[in-house]
Amino acid sequence: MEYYYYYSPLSSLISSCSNIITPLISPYLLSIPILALIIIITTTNIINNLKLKLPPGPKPWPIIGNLHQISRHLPHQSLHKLSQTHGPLMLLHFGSSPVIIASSSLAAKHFLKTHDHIFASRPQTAAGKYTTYNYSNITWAPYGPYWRQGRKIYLTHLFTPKRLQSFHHIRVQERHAFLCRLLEEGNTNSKPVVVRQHLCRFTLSVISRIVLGSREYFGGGGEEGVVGEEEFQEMLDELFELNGVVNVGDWIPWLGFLDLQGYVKRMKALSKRFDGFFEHVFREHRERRRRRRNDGDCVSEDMVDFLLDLVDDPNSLDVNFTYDGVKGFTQDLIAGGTDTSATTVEWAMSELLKQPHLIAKASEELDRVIGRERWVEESDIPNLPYLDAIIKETMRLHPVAVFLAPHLALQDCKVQSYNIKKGTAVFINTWSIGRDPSIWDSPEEFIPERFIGKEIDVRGQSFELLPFGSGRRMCPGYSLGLKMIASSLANLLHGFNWRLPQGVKPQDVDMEEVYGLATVRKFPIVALLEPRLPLHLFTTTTH
Ligand code: HEM
Repeated sequence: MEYYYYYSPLSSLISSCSNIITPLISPYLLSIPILALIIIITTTNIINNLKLKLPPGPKPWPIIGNLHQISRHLPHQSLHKLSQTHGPLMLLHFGSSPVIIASSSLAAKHFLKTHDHIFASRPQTAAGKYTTYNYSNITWAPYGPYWRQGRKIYLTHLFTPKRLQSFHHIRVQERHAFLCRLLEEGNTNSKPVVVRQHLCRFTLSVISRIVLGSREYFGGGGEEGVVGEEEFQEMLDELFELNGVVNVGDWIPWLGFLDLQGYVKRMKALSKRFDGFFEHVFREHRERRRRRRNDGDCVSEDMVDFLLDLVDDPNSLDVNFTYDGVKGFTQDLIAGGTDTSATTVEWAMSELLKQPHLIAKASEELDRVIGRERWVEESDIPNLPYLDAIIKETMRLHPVAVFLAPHLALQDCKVQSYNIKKGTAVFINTWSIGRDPSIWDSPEEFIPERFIGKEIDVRGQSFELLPFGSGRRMCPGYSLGLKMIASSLANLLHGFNWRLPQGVKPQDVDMEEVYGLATVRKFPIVALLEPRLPLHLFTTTTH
């Protein structure tokens, strides 16, 4: 049996017209005839979309969406509000594409566990096409042999505990340099420091040494493909923004060629910049590898070396792997590992600075377990339950990915009595799940104690807390991410006393977000610091 549901046709028509037209107003649309044509075509499309086929289910699907409604600057918050009225499973239509928004832990469990094999693909978007070498990375690759092979490379070669341990000295050295830089800037000038700047430099240094073998690639200068650190950070920010945007052409394909919001143009320009950078990195790697081979040394040193070895030996793999694949993977590794960890630690520091008694509690734990004569090591982390609770609470209230990367139904499927069609995109709203009052007491408040003595984990087994997702597409870099977050946050709290700048009250700290693939603070947190540990610890070089 088929149900038909008409969603307030007249008001919807009027509002949808204005809603869809508004984002079209861009510098590219100054031509009145084109605008008129678009209005006619758009109106026709809306009329067609008014009559929507509903799948049989216990109650009519709340079909509420249009593209503009969710493309406002904070879609996770708008959709959170809508889900409070319409329920945790909503079917929307972005243009002609069906999209499901799942806002409860139960719904997340259905998509990521019970029916994981069906929802394991990704929608094809302009971001995947233009910024990741035509879906050659892992994040945007559709489910299939190429993705499976890539995932295996990640899990069995790049992220094994042994491999991660072999990079331990890099994390220690870069963390020490990061803490010394903070002291130098904050203590010498007695001025507030912009915590994010330091965190991003730290995470980029670690990841670039692990993946590229060196941080010298960010030396700047005139050589082709060489970029400065700030420029590279800006490229990463642009990558995150463009991978998170609601691009009209993705959902209304026949409007794609117009690139009404100008995103595709930006994606192509960004891709060119990354490509120049990777070409430079690969040139240097090839040259170094040639020299090493001449010396009879065949050991790959960093992740790029390892990936280039795979391209050079096609028999080692079942599915064709090209230089574009190496570029896509390298980009995945750098982007996945930098902003994500830095953003989480910045949110944690922001929440803690608003409640200094929580900093005191964390410091008390650090003094008791570590003492004041040394830094916190990664091996200490399991002995710091309050620190662990702070990290979980931060990930609950401020998940970096407020929506998991979109999933796509590979075939028709029934979820919680609703029929879902093949090709439907699924967005899991982790931001909303983290604020669900049926799971969390006082959900808007930052209370790390709620996790003490609880079994809730962040590694994809507890569906009420999914900062890394779960199932087949779960983040493969989670253990590296957790190591960087825990050890940097622990040492920020252990190494320094922190307070807000003069005259700034806790209630003045603005917690506004900027939506993107990683949802960051609108205003970077700034704070005053002074050393808590003896000064010689800031100078002694580490192993
Ligand atoms: C705080 C740190 C991190 C967070 C919060 C995070 C979060 C996520 C999330 C939410 C997803 C999507 C899961 C889904 O689609 O269901 C994801 C996927 C991914 N992450 Fe991470 N991540 C982090 C660190 C890292 C690191 C360090 C790397 C690599 C160096 C990495 C590489 C990736 C890749 C390649 C994917 C795509 C997986 C796939 O589609 O199969 N991430 N991450």
